Amino acid sequence: MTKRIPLIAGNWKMNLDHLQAIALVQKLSWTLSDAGHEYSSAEVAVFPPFTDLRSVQTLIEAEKFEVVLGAQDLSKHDSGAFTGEISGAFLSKLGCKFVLIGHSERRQYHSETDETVQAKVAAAWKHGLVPIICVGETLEELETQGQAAVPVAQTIAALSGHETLGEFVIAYEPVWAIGTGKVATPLEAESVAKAIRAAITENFGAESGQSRILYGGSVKANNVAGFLASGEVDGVLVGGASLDAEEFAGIARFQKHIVL
Ligand SMILES: O=C[C@H](O)COP(=O)(O)O
Repeated sequence: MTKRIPLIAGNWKMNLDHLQAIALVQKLSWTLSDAGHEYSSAEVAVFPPFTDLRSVQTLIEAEKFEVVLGAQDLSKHDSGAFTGEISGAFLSKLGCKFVLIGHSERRQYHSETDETVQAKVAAAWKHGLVPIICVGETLEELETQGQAAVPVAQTIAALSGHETLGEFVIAYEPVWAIGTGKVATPLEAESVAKAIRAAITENFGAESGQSRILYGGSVKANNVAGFLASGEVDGVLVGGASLDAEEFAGIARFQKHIVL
């Protein structure tokens, strides 16, 4: 019997400097602790900008907070003359567990392709990080190809070409639902998650098919329950609402074990 522990992930995007970052993590940890949050029942991770990671790591270690740290991106290269790039090795050393890869904002504004994503997934595994592979369709793709085709294809592309697969998480984020206030319905999220899981199982085996699949796109404390109620969605990737400690803690409150 496999348990998929829900993951509540907060992607801060390009918000908050390192001082604001430590204030938010402190408030979040206190709020979760006051609410009796059980981290073994729902992992809570934050993804601050690169410049905040060291300060947040120091705070988490000093205060023994159970909030987990992740990065928003990494380089496909290990080290060397790649100005502006950040190696997965540096992120591991800073205590990051997760790294977001292929977020639609990276695909859209930084021309990241499926090949880039695949190479970054390999780099994450090489440096002991768990990639959270972001997939999702634009409004145009939704209208022309339906909801599952693009996220399924992006998932297969990201996981293909590796000798063996390490641990990974898939975050299904319809691009039309990010930061827009438009939300996929729980049934839609469930059905796409199901299609992604079936494709992973078919292409990469039953064990990989047990990986966690998250939903993201305008998730708030008042709509998260619907997504987590389905047995297919194992957590959420939250943008805007993760910048507010109480709102994000409110999202994490909807924790549960999913027993398969
Ligand atoms: O990474 C998070 C997603 O882009 C969702 O952002 P949002 O919750 O602000 O819509």
